Amino acid sequence: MEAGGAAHQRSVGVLSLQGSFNEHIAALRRLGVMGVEVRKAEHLEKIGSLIIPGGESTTMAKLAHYHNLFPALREFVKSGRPVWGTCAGLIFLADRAIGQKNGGQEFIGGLDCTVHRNFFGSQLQSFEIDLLVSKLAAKEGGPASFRGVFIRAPAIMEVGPDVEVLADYTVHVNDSTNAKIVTSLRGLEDKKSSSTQKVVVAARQGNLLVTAFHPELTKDTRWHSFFLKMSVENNEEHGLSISKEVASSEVKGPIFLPIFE
Ligand SMILES: NC(=O)CC[C@H](N)C(=O)O
Repeated sequence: MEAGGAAHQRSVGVLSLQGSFNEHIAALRRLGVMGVEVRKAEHLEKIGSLIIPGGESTTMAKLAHYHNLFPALREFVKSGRPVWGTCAGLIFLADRAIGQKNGGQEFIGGLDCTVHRNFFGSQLQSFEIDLLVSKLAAKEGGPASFRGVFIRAPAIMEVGPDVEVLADYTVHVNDSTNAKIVTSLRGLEDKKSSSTQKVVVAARQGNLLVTAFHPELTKDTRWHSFFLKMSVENNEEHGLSISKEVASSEVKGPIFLPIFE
């Protein structure tokens, strides 16, 4: 049976192989929408849009490969249904990647950009920062800034002409090592001897949305609301509506998770 119980509805799916899928489902729930866990190719047939969460992209890619999900995921992107990749999900959606593990990783692609894995350094160099998100605020209201939670995060080094940049971030670089970049983020190094570099941390190309940070770990639901609007618009183009909340007894797993304030 269709999630939501009606053939004219299409739910929002969340790739639930690994990483912060529960947190995305909880954020959707706060907006009154039930996210559907996607683990198999056939689950993609029932959904109108998909969130690919953060986690560990090599592990996630191995699991997706094991479940033979890549052909169906590529087909999903090609079909034009909205897909939002956060952090590791961004890496999945990039056409080109640097900083990959030896032997490379299998990805989905679709977004004309080059992503740098672990650009900001190791897990220990994770950080939070207020990002300027004027375009998001213009559509969703609220402050012009958004608290970006970066966990061993990637960054987009260059984008193609059809990609709209929704947030960027300027880092000071005096060395090609990531450790120096993170030091500069914390304002600890001699800025005079460094040059600056702008990297992209949120972008959109058609129905593909990517963020290098983790909105699902904050209580600010504007990125989820922005993606839901993309999902609703796409559903409407196909004469479909979005599945709303179902009875809580049908919702499996932890839903109300702690979030960082
Ligand atoms: N928080 C994240 O999703 C981190 C992604 C991680 N750097 C990777 O390459 O998979």
